[in-house]
Amino acid sequence: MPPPRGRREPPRYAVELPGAQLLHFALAPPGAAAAAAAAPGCFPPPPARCYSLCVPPARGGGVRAARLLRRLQQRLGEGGWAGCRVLPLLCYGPRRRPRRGFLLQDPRGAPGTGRRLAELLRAQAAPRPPLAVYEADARGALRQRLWALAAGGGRRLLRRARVVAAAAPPLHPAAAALRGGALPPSAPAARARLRQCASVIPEASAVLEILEKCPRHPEKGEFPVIVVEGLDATGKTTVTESVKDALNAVLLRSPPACISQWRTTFDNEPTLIRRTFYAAGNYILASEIAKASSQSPVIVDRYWHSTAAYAIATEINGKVEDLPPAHHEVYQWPKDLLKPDLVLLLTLSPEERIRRLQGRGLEKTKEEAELEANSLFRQKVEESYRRMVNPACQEVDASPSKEEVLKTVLKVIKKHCAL
Ligand SMILES: Nc1ncnc2c1ncn2[C@@H]1O[C@H](COP(=O)(O)OP(=O)(O)OP(=O)(O)O)[C@@H](O)[C@H]1O
Ligand SMILES: Nc1ccn([C@@H]2O[C@H](COP(=O)(O)O)[C@@H](O)[C@H]2O)c(=O)n1
Repeated sequence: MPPPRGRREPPRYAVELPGAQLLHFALAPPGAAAAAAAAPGCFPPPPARCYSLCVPPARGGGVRAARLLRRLQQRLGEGGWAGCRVLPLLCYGPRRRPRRGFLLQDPRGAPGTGRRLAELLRAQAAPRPPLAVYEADARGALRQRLWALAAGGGRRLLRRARVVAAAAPPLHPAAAALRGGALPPSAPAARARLRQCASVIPEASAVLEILEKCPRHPEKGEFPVIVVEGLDATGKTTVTESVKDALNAVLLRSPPACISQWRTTFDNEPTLIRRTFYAAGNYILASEIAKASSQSPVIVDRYWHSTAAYAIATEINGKVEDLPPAHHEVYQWPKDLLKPDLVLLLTLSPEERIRRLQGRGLEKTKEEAELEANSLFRQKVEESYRRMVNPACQEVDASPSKEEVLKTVLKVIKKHCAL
């Protein structure tokens, strides 16, 4: 039954356990009968103690919240939290924007842990997120107490509620907030986010300046535009360079060269900000594609599908089964972005991809290292590529020799594009 008008349903939470298993719990509405549903297994029994915090997007959009969350994540990742385990947490509800945070499990229930967490939060600029403390009552029922922390040292109880297990919602709670969140759905949205970033990241102004100079609705020329997508080391550089020579085409890359000097800066920012850079890069690239495709065929190394697939895989914690279903709006091409004629997706077995990554011997970017270590993440990126529509990706097996792969790619291009 929905909550009475004007009253919000108590929040629900999804906590990610090791192995990417998502566990959902909720707060029982005030006055609800002591239901049979017990707290979920992410709360170890005493002496263990658990704490959680979630960062609400404050004024200025999600930029400040994303940076605060990352700062807290870094502090919790530092030493001194002996034996504690930090698990990613998402707070959600039908009428709430999902908020990201952490559940901290302290297996020893050391009294200093809560105090240190409170100090860590008090040290942050206002508005600071409240701290939730979980404790079993005399009858063994788990309760959450939510505290607002004052900078001076005081605290105020905001709510006290019973914690109950909850069923997983049909759609991952982060899915609804992806478009407009980590995935700006349009050029105006990317510009707005860059403006929010500009006060804390000076490079955002430089990217914005370039984006502002691009035509608002660049149109594709008469020559075909072919995009090559795939995980790292699947052979995109090799293929795009060979296709460029074979078709006398112009080769372009996303992010485009004019903003790539700022890439490392944005790669070191939280997802929300990093994806804004890549999304903006795609809109800048679109105007380069428009110009080049009036002169010759254009081959593009990564474009929107990469930005979307990596954003989806990062934001949707859990397993491949937790991804938004096929046909969800996150797999749709943005309405205002110049569309290519053909998108090829190079695929490789994980073993061969690792062999090629190692053979290349280049320094791994953070995300490449993650792809290698985290096969779940790799599966989510690849499955997201496969679910993209309008245009969908044409899959090409990239495991044969370079010459064979090029032959197949040229055959697919000739079948789909007038050259
Ligand atoms: N068909 C192939 N057979 C064997 N090795 C290949 C083949 N294609 C590419 N390689 C090698 O695999 C490595 C990765 O290829 P490449 O750099 O083209 O991938 P990429 O997808 O562009 O990677 P990234 O996205 O990280 O830039 C390179 O050392 C390349 O020479
Ligand atoms: N359009 C794009 C292009 C790239 N990315 C991100 O960059 C990383 C891979 O880039 P390579 O230069 O190594 O191929 C990957 O982590 C993507 O997240 C993007 O988001 N959008």
